[in-house]
Amino acid sequence: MLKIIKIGGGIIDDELSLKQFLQDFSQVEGPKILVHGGGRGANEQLKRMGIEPKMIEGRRITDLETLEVVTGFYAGVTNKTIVANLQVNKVNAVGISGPDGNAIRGIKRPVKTIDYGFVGDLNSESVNAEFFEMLLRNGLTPVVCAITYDENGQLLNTNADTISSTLAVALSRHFEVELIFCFDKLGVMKDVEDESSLISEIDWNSYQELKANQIVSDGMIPKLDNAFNVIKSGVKSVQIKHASHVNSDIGTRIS
Ligand SMILES: Nc1ncnc2c1ncn2[C@@H]1O[C@H](COP(=O)(O)OP(=O)(O)O)[C@@H](O)[C@H]1O
Ligand SMILES: CC(=O)N[C@@H](CCC(=O)OP(=O)(O)O)C(=O)O
Repeated sequence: MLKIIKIGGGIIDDELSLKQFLQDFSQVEGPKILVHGGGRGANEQLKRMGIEPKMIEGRRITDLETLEVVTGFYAGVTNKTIVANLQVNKVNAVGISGPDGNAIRGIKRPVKTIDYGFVGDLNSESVNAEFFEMLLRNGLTPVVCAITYDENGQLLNTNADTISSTLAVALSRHFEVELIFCFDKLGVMKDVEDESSLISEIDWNSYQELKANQIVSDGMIPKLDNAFNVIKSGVKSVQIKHASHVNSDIGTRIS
């Protein structure tokens, strides 16, 4: 079983949570891939530089200046900090962005009503599965950031949930895959403020109801859309859970 685990900006932003998570991740048995975002930290970094972050439907409008900042933040300091901490925890991690080993090739999002700038979309051809297989079979743990590239060598900012989902589907032709989205809530909640309201399982029909009643909103909608696409495409299991429960059953299972 290959485990693909994604962590978001809420965990990365908090030094203690990240350190604790990386210790827990190092205990995950078998082949594994860590995909990380870092959107929250990128917002802070952009603001410090006098650039106002712009998001539409959970996707960042990425002009050239923003691309330079987020590339440095995701593929640079964040990715290398995670890899270094995993090495300390005896995991032989290797940092990967899209162009490294031609790991993930995207397509610049076409301009329709909104110009997202240098944002990458992925498709079923995007992942170099043989490259990941080679790393995993040699005992290495890929740590994948949110930067991809296109056929012209243009770097592209790509949502980290999309990267983990696309990787899970592509690698499910080579491994049995379990995808786990880790963040800073227990899972999908009936009420985000109430810890006792965890929804332990969601199927397509209950998701439609939760959306209609606005129980799920914001970043949770693209996350669940990704999760349902993945489960339909041959990935064995998809869960959404708190980063501290990466090795436990507590969380939301997609069915
Ligand atoms: N029903 C819900 N249960 C849990 N989180 C929800 C729900 N509805 C909306 N959210 C929001 O979705 C966010 C998770 O999406 P996002 O910020 O994209 O995640 P990530 O931390 O992985 O980047 C949560 O922080 C929460 O504010
Ligand atoms: C195009 C796009 O939106 N890219 C994301 C990539 C980072 C990400 O996905 O981070 P989280 O998982 O922490 O949200 C962004 O720049 O915010």
